[in-house]
Amino acid sequence: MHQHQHVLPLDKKQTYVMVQYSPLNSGSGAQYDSYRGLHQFVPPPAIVARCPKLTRYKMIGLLAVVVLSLFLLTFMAAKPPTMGVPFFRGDDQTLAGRGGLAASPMCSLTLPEDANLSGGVELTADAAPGAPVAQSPETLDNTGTDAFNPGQNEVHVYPSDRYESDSTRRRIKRFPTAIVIGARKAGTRAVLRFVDLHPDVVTSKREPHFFDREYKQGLEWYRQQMPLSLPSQITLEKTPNYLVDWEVPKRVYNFNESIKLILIVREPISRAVSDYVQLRERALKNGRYKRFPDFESLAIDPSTGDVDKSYAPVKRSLYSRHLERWLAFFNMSQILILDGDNIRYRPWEEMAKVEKFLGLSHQVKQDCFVFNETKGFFCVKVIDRKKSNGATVQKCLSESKGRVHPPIDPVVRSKLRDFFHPFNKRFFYKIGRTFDWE
Ligand SMILES: Nc1ncnc2c1ncn2[C@@H]1O[C@H](COP(=O)(O)OS(=O)(=O)O)[C@@H](OP(=O)(O)O)[C@H]1O
Repeated sequence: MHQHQHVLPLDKKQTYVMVQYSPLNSGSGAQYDSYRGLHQFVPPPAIVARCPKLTRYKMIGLLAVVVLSLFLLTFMAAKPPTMGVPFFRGDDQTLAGRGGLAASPMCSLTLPEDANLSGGVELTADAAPGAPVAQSPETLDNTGTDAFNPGQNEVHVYPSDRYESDSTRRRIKRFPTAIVIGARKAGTRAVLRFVDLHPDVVTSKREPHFFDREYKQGLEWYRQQMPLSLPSQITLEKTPNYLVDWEVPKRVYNFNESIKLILIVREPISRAVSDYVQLRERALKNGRYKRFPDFESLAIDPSTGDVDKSYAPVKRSLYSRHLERWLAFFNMSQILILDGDNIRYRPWEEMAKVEKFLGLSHQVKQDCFVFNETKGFFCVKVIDRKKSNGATVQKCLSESKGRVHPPIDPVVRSKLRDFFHPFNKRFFYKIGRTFDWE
């Protein structure tokens, strides 16, 4: 068959391709490229003349620009958090932070799919706070399973996740942006559990004790103690011993001088008794004592008949002393003071203060709580996602929270009241508010 040869310019670099075609096939169509040894679509000379610049390389270049732009846009949309520096997103109303958990408009509490609810108490979705409820509440102590923690089963941590967007739903461990520093037995666990209900908050399950006991382990160890979080979530931890340890304020300051601190205080005598009850329980459990001394015999120095201020449960209630050491490093504006007694009776009021202090949206409202008559404390309502009807279960703190206190000799009580009075006054002066503490 008779054939013609044409040379057609195909790109800017003047690469010429020899195209063979027969007169019968002189229009556009698939033809043999002798240069590349391939059959390819070659437009007729007329088309090439009209679109001389639309070459294969140009197309590839254009595609690359589009892909690069899309990548840059995605990258800029993601907010890379800064390690160790407060990272607040209080304006974020999205509830996607719980790994896609559905949010109830009245209270955004939903259990993760794998939460073990056996023995939980089923409530109707609209059970009124304060209404009597059934027994056997689930417990949520630091020793138990943290059914609220959405990331508890996630084990993969990708260093590059710091640069991922929320939509990837990947989580990493981040330093806390706020620490509950105490006081011991003032309601620190309740506060941490309740604030953990907020979709933009994650909390450490255990007390890390980094700044007091584990400081030598280094910062990376500390970070590893934290739960996984999304860039939009803030991390909180609580270690009540931080309040009373002399070395801790300076260490925390060196870690992050703009960190937010939360101090929960409780009426000093009942806090001291609670402290005593815990120490007694532990000592009896350990078998160190067959009969543990009374609170009175420990709080009062038998040689003088005065309050023994070296007795740890008494010493830990000297809030002014402890706060002063923290104020040597931090401004009062960095420290939120919460009323531990009010956490027991109106927890939602204290939660609103926490949310405001942390720059969070107001989520943990009164309808998240239900009073448990048996326990004598507020528990939280969470939606049981295993049920489709929006039924809720209540989750209470463990039995170690809310122990029965022994009656205190009125004479000793009076001595303690007089003893604490000047310290309380000083504390009120420092914080610019008073408490109704006898
Ligand atoms: N909702 C709810 N449920 C249970 N307990 C509650 C609650 N709100 C406050 N409290 C009070 O918390 C007290 C324990 O305080 P802490 O969690 O700070 O104790 S600890 O320092 O972590 O051991 C604990 O002290 P005791 O009553 O002396 O045991 C409780 O009074």
